[in-house]
Amino acid sequence: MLSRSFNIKKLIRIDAFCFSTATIQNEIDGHKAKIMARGLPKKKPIEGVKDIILVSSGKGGVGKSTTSVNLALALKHIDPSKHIGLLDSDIFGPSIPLMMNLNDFPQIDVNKMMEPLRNYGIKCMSMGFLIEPGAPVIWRGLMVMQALQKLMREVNWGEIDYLIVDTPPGTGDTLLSLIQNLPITGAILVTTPQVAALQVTRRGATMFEKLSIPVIGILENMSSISCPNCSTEIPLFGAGTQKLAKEINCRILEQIPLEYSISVQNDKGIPIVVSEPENPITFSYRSLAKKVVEFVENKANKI
Ligand SMILES: Nc1ncnc2c1ncn2[C@@H]1O[C@H](COP(=O)(O)OP(=O)(O)OP(=O)(O)O)[C@@H](O)[C@H]1O
Repeated sequence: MLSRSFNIKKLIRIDAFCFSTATIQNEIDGHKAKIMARGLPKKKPIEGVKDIILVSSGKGGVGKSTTSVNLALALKHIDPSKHIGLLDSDIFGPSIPLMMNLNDFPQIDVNKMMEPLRNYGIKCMSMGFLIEPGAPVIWRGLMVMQALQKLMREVNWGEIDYLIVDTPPGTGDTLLSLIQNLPITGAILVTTPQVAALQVTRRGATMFEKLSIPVIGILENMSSISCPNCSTEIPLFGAGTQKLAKEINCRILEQIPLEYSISVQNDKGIPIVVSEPENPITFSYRSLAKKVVEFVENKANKI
Protein backbone atom coordinates (compact mmCIF):
# COMPACT_ATOMS: atom_id res chain seq x y z
CA MET A 1 0.00 0.00 0.00
CA LEU A 2 2.72 2.33 1.03
CA SER A 3 4.76 1.51 -2.03
CA ARG A 4 1.68 2.00 -4.24
CA SER A 5 1.01 5.49 -2.89
CA PHE A 6 4.70 6.23 -3.35
CA ASN A 7 4.47 5.10 -6.95
CA ILE A 8 1.42 7.18 -7.61
CA LYS A 9 3.12 10.22 -6.10
CA LYS A 10 6.18 9.50 -8.19
CA LEU A 11 4.03 9.19 -11.27
CA ILE A 12 2.26 12.43 -10.48
CA ARG A 13 5.63 14.12 -10.01
CA ILE A 14 6.99 12.67 -13.27
CA ASP A 15 3.81 13.74 -15.01
CA ALA A 16 4.08 17.23 -13.59
CA PHE A 17 7.73 17.33 -14.61
CA CYS A 18 6.88 16.19 -18.14
CA PHE A 19 4.12 18.77 -18.31
CA SER A 20 6.40 21.52 -17.11
CA THR A 21 9.28 20.54 -19.46
CA ALA A 22 6.82 20.43 -22.36
CA THR A 23 5.54 23.87 -21.39
CA ILE A 24 9.07 25.17 -21.07
CA GLN A 25 9.98 23.64 -24.45
CA ASN A 26 6.94 25.31 -26.03
CA GLU A 27 8.00 28.58 -24.53
CA ILE A 28 11.55 28.13 -25.79
CA ASP A 29 10.28 27.26 -29.28
CA GLY A 30 8.02 30.29 -29.28
CA HIS A 31 10.87 32.48 -28.14
CA LYS A 32 13.17 31.03 -30.79
CA ALA A 33 10.53 31.64 -33.46
CA LYS A 34 10.24 35.24 -32.29
CA ILE A 35 14.00 35.70 -32.42
CA MET A 36 14.09 34.09 -35.87
CA ALA A 37 11.29 36.34 -37.04
CA ARG A 38 13.22 39.32 -35.74
CA GLY A 39 16.60 38.13 -37.03
CA LEU A 40 15.39 37.01 -40.45
CA PRO A 41 13.59 39.83 -42.15
CA LYS A 42 10.73 38.76 -44.35
CA LYS A 43 11.87 38.57 -47.97
CA LYS A 44 10.47 41.51 -49.85
CA PRO A 45 10.63 41.92 -53.62
CA ILE A 46 12.24 45.02 -55.11
CA GLU A 47 9.45 47.09 -56.58
CA GLY A 48 9.18 46.56 -60.33
CA VAL A 49 11.78 43.77 -60.43
CA LYS A 50 10.60 40.37 -61.67
CA ASP A 51 13.58 38.02 -61.36
CA ILE A 52 16.76 38.40 -59.35
CA ILE A 53 19.80 36.39 -60.41
CA LEU A 54 22.83 36.27 -58.10
CA VAL A 55 26.32 35.91 -59.57
CA SER A 56 28.55 34.59 -56.81
CA SER A 57 31.88 32.94 -56.16
CA GLY A 58 33.83 31.57 -53.24
CA LYS A 59 37.04 33.36 -54.22
CA GLY A 60 37.76 36.89 -55.32
CA GLY A 61 39.04 37.76 -58.78
CA VAL A 62 37.62 34.73 -60.57
CA GLY A 63 35.37 36.77 -62.86
CA LYS A 64 32.04 37.51 -61.16
CA SER A 65 31.83 41.08 -62.42
CA THR A 66 32.94 40.05 -65.91
CA THR A 67 30.23 37.39 -65.92
CA SER A 68 27.58 39.73 -64.49
CA VAL A 69 28.25 42.47 -67.02
CA ASN A 70 28.42 40.21 -70.06
CA LEU A 71 25.39 38.20 -68.92
CA ALA A 72 23.36 41.40 -68.54
CA LEU A 73 24.42 42.60 -71.99
CA ALA A 74 23.78 39.20 -73.57
CA LEU A 75 20.27 39.07 -72.01
CA LYS A 76 19.56 42.44 -73.61
CA HIS A 77 20.94 41.22 -76.94
CA ILE A 78 18.86 38.04 -77.11
CA ASP A 79 15.66 39.94 -76.32
CA PRO A 80 15.95 43.73 -76.64
CA SER A 81 12.37 44.14 -75.38
CA LYS A 82 13.44 42.95 -71.92
CA HIS A 83 14.50 45.41 -69.23
CA ILE A 84 17.78 44.43 -67.60
CA GLY A 85 19.27 45.78 -64.37
CA LEU A 86 22.73 45.29 -62.93
CA LEU A 87 23.30 45.72 -59.20
CA ASP A 88 26.88 45.78 -57.94
CA SER A 89 26.58 44.73 -54.30
CA ASP A 90 30.33 44.62 -53.72
CA ILE A 91 30.60 47.51 -51.28
CA PHE A 92 34.39 47.31 -50.88
CA GLY A 93 35.50 46.60 -54.44
CA PRO A 94 32.88 47.72 -56.96
CA SER A 95 33.93 46.92 -60.55
CA ILE A 96 30.74 47.70 -62.45
CA PRO A 97 31.46 51.46 -62.85
CA LEU A 98 34.71 50.66 -64.71
CA MET A 99 33.35 47.79 -66.80
CA MET A 100 30.13 49.65 -67.75
CA ASN A 101 31.98 52.96 -68.23
CA LEU A 102 29.75 54.80 -65.77
CA ASN A 103 30.95 57.19 -63.11
CA ASP A 104 28.33 59.88 -62.42
CA PHE A 105 26.56 60.40 -59.14
CA PRO A 106 22.96 59.09 -59.41
CA GLN A 107 20.11 61.61 -59.54
CA ILE A 108 17.71 61.57 -56.61
CA ASP A 109 14.03 61.65 -57.57
CA VAL A 110 11.10 63.33 -55.79
CA ASN A 111 10.60 60.24 -53.62
CA LYS A 112 14.25 60.42 -52.50
CA MET A 113 15.05 57.30 -54.53
CA MET A 114 18.27 57.00 -56.55
CA GLU A 115 17.93 56.76 -60.32
CA PRO A 116 20.12 53.99 -61.78
CA LEU A 117 22.74 55.05 -64.31
CA ARG A 118 22.39 53.56 -67.77
CA ASN A 119 24.76 52.36 -70.49
CA TYR A 120 24.35 49.92 -73.39
CA GLY A 121 20.64 49.74 -72.50
CA ILE A 122 21.33 48.36 -68.99
CA LYS A 123 20.30 50.13 -65.79
CA CYS A 124 23.11 49.97 -63.24
CA MET A 125 23.58 50.74 -59.56
CA SER A 126 26.80 50.41 -57.62
CA MET A 127 28.40 51.61 -54.42
CA GLY A 128 31.07 52.94 -56.75
CA PHE A 129 28.63 55.65 -57.93
CA LEU A 130 28.21 56.90 -54.37
CA ILE A 131 31.84 57.31 -53.33
CA GLU A 132 34.71 59.32 -54.78
CA PRO A 133 36.71 57.28 -57.32
CA GLY A 134 39.71 55.75 -55.58
CA ALA A 135 38.41 56.57 -52.09
CA PRO A 136 38.77 53.62 -49.70
CA VAL A 137 35.62 52.34 -48.00
CA ILE A 138 36.67 51.94 -44.37
CA TRP A 139 33.42 50.75 -42.86
CA ARG A 140 32.41 48.23 -40.28
CA GLY A 141 29.43 45.84 -40.23
CA LEU A 142 26.54 48.17 -39.51
CA MET A 143 27.57 50.81 -42.04
CA VAL A 144 28.05 48.14 -44.69
CA MET A 145 24.56 46.80 -43.99
CA GLN A 146 23.10 50.32 -44.19
CA ALA A 147 24.81 50.87 -47.53
CA LEU A 148 23.49 47.54 -48.77
CA GLN A 149 19.96 48.47 -47.65
CA LYS A 150 20.25 51.65 -49.73
CA LEU A 151 21.33 49.68 -52.77
CA MET A 152 18.51 47.16 -52.25
CA ARG A 153 15.66 49.49 -51.31
CA GLU A 154 16.40 53.05 -52.37
CA VAL A 155 16.80 52.63 -56.11
CA ASN A 156 14.05 53.47 -58.52
CA TRP A 157 14.56 50.59 -60.97
CA GLY A 158 11.28 51.11 -62.80
CA GLU A 159 10.34 47.95 -64.66
CA ILE A 160 13.04 45.23 -64.67
CA ASP A 161 12.71 41.70 -66.04
CA TYR A 162 16.11 40.43 -64.90
CA LEU A 163 18.16 42.02 -62.16
CA ILE A 164 21.69 40.62 -62.21
CA VAL A 165 23.36 41.01 -58.82
CA ASP A 166 27.14 40.96 -58.74
CA THR A 167 28.02 39.81 -55.22
CA PRO A 168 31.21 40.15 -53.16
CA PRO A 169 33.36 37.00 -52.97
CA GLY A 170 32.70 34.38 -50.30
CA THR A 171 29.75 33.64 -48.08
CA GLY A 172 29.91 36.71 -45.84
CA ASP A 173 27.38 39.13 -44.41
CA THR A 174 26.53 40.89 -47.68
CA LEU A 175 25.59 37.69 -49.49
CA LEU A 176 23.59 36.45 -46.50
CA SER A 177 21.76 39.76 -46.25
CA LEU A 178 20.88 39.69 -49.94
CA ILE A 179 19.54 36.16 -49.56
CA GLN A 180 17.60 36.96 -46.38
CA ASN A 181 16.06 40.14 -47.78
CA LEU A 182 15.34 39.42 -51.43
CA PRO A 183 13.43 36.68 -53.24
CA ILE A 184 16.22 35.19 -55.36
CA THR A 185 15.21 33.31 -58.50
CA GLY A 186 18.55 31.55 -58.87
CA ALA A 187 22.30 31.80 -58.45
CA ILE A 188 25.23 31.26 -60.78
CA LEU A 189 28.47 29.97 -59.26
CA VAL A 190 31.53 31.43 -60.97
CA THR A 191 34.77 29.55 -60.54
CA THR A 192 38.14 29.05 -62.12
CA PRO A 193 39.40 25.47 -62.40
CA GLN A 194 42.09 25.68 -59.66
CA VAL A 195 41.57 23.39 -56.68
CA ALA A 196 41.63 26.37 -54.29
CA ALA A 197 38.74 28.04 -56.15
CA LEU A 198 36.78 24.80 -56.53
CA GLN A 199 36.98 24.05 -52.80
CA VAL A 200 35.32 27.33 -51.89
CA THR A 201 32.80 26.94 -54.70
CA ARG A 202 31.66 23.72 -53.02
CA ARG A 203 31.18 25.67 -49.78
CA GLY A 204 29.10 28.27 -51.61
CA ALA A 205 26.95 25.56 -53.20
CA THR A 206 26.28 24.02 -49.78
CA MET A 207 25.26 27.38 -48.39
CA PHE A 208 22.80 28.00 -51.23
CA GLU A 209 21.35 24.54 -50.70
CA LYS A 210 20.88 25.16 -46.97
CA LEU A 211 19.17 28.47 -47.67
CA SER A 212 16.97 26.98 -50.42
CA ILE A 213 18.39 29.15 -53.20
CA PRO A 214 18.29 27.27 -56.52
CA VAL A 215 21.66 27.08 -58.25
CA ILE A 216 21.31 27.61 -62.01
CA GLY A 217 24.76 26.18 -62.65
CA ILE A 218 28.50 26.78 -62.75
CA LEU A 219 30.22 29.27 -65.03
CA GLU A 220 33.80 28.10 -65.44
CA ASN A 221 35.96 31.13 -66.15
CA MET A 222 39.57 31.12 -67.37
CA SER A 223 39.05 27.48 -68.41
CA SER A 224 41.93 27.43 -70.84
CA ILE A 225 44.26 29.64 -72.82
CA SER A 226 44.73 29.42 -76.56
CA CYS A 227 48.34 28.95 -77.72
CA PRO A 228 49.19 31.98 -79.89
CA ASN A 229 51.25 29.79 -82.26
CA CYS A 230 49.17 26.67 -82.84
CA SER A 231 45.78 27.66 -81.24
CA THR A 232 45.84 24.55 -79.03
CA GLU A 233 43.66 25.07 -75.95
CA ILE A 234 45.79 24.70 -72.83
CA PRO A 235 43.94 24.06 -69.53
CA LEU A 236 46.27 26.37 -67.63
CA PHE A 237 44.61 25.96 -64.23
CA GLY A 238 43.68 22.27 -64.39
CA ALA A 239 40.40 20.56 -65.15
CA GLY A 240 38.66 19.86 -61.86
CA THR A 241 35.37 21.67 -62.46
CA GLN A 242 33.65 18.67 -64.04
CA LYS A 243 34.33 16.57 -60.94
CA LEU A 244 32.97 19.28 -58.66
CA ALA A 245 29.89 19.69 -60.85
CA LYS A 246 29.15 15.98 -60.45
CA GLU A 247 29.73 16.07 -56.71
CA ILE A 248 27.36 18.95 -56.13
CA ASN A 249 24.93 17.76 -58.80
CA CYS A 250 25.19 20.93 -60.82
CA ARG A 251 25.72 21.55 -64.52
CA ILE A 252 28.51 23.59 -66.10
CA LEU A 253 26.69 26.33 -67.98
CA GLU A 254 29.60 27.64 -70.06
CA GLN A 255 33.38 27.58 -70.15
CA ILE A 256 35.01 30.93 -70.86
CA PRO A 257 38.71 30.95 -71.78
CA LEU A 258 41.38 33.22 -70.36
CA GLU A 259 41.44 35.80 -73.12
CA TYR A 260 43.34 39.04 -73.42
CA SER A 261 40.48 40.88 -75.12
CA ILE A 262 38.08 40.16 -72.20
CA SER A 263 40.41 41.92 -69.80
CA VAL A 264 41.30 44.79 -72.16
CA GLN A 265 37.67 45.49 -73.10
CA ASN A 266 36.62 45.37 -69.44
CA ASP A 267 39.24 47.97 -68.64
CA LYS A 268 38.04 50.18 -71.51
CA GLY A 269 34.45 49.93 -70.29
CA ILE A 270 33.28 48.21 -73.50
CA PRO A 271 32.68 44.58 -72.45
CA ILE A 272 33.41 41.90 -75.04
CA VAL A 273 29.71 41.20 -75.72
CA VAL A 274 29.43 44.80 -76.98
CA SER A 275 32.88 45.32 -78.49
CA GLU A 276 33.24 41.96 -80.28
CA PRO A 277 29.78 40.70 -81.23
CA GLU A 278 31.21 37.98 -83.51
CA ASN A 279 33.76 36.61 -81.03
CA PRO A 280 33.03 32.97 -80.00
CA ILE A 281 33.28 34.14 -76.38
CA THR A 282 30.37 36.51 -77.01
CA PHE A 283 28.42 33.50 -78.36
CA SER A 284 29.17 31.68 -75.09
CA TYR A 285 27.79 34.58 -73.06
CA ARG A 286 24.65 34.61 -75.25
CA SER A 287 24.29 30.89 -74.68
CA LEU A 288 24.63 31.53 -70.92
CA ALA A 289 21.89 34.16 -71.17
CA LYS A 290 19.58 31.71 -72.98
CA LYS A 291 20.14 29.11 -70.26
CA VAL A 292 19.28 31.67 -67.58
CA VAL A 293 16.07 32.59 -69.42
CA GLU A 294 15.15 28.90 -69.77
CA PHE A 295 15.78 28.35 -66.07
CA VAL A 296 13.60 31.32 -65.09
CA GLU A 297 10.80 30.28 -67.45
CA ASN A 298 10.87 26.65 -66.27
CA LYS A 299 10.73 27.79 -62.67
CA ALA A 300 7.79 30.09 -63.41
CA ASN A 301 5.93 27.24 -65.15
CA LYS A 302 6.36 24.98 -62.11
CA ILE A 303 4.75 27.49 -59.75
N1 LIG B 1 38.16 35.11 -68.94
C1 LIG B 1 38.95 36.14 -68.66
N2 LIG B 1 40.05 36.40 -69.43
C2 LIG B 1 40.86 37.44 -69.15
N3 LIG B 1 40.68 38.30 -68.14
C3 LIG B 1 39.60 38.08 -67.34
C4 LIG B 1 38.69 37.02 -67.57
N4 LIG B 1 37.72 37.08 -66.62
C5 LIG B 1 38.01 38.13 -65.84
N5 LIG B 1 39.15 38.73 -66.27
C6 LIG B 1 39.83 39.88 -65.67
O1 LIG B 1 40.23 39.45 -64.36
C7 LIG B 1 40.05 40.49 -63.40
C8 LIG B 1 39.08 40.02 -62.32
O2 LIG B 1 37.81 39.82 -62.92
P1 LIG B 1 36.47 40.27 -62.20
O3 LIG B 1 36.60 41.65 -61.63
O4 LIG B 1 35.36 39.99 -63.13
O5 LIG B 1 36.47 39.21 -61.01
P2 LIG B 1 35.61 39.24 -59.67
O6 LIG B 1 35.43 37.83 -59.27
O7 LIG B 1 34.38 40.05 -59.86
O8 LIG B 1 36.59 40.01 -58.71
P3 LIG B 1 36.26 40.55 -57.22
O9 LIG B 1 36.13 39.33 -56.38
O10 LIG B 1 37.45 41.37 -56.89
O11 LIG B 1 34.98 41.32 -57.29
C9 LIG B 1 39.53 41.70 -64.19
O12 LIG B 1 40.61 42.51 -64.53
C10 LIG B 1 38.92 41.08 -65.45
O13 LIG B 1 38.98 41.99 -66.54
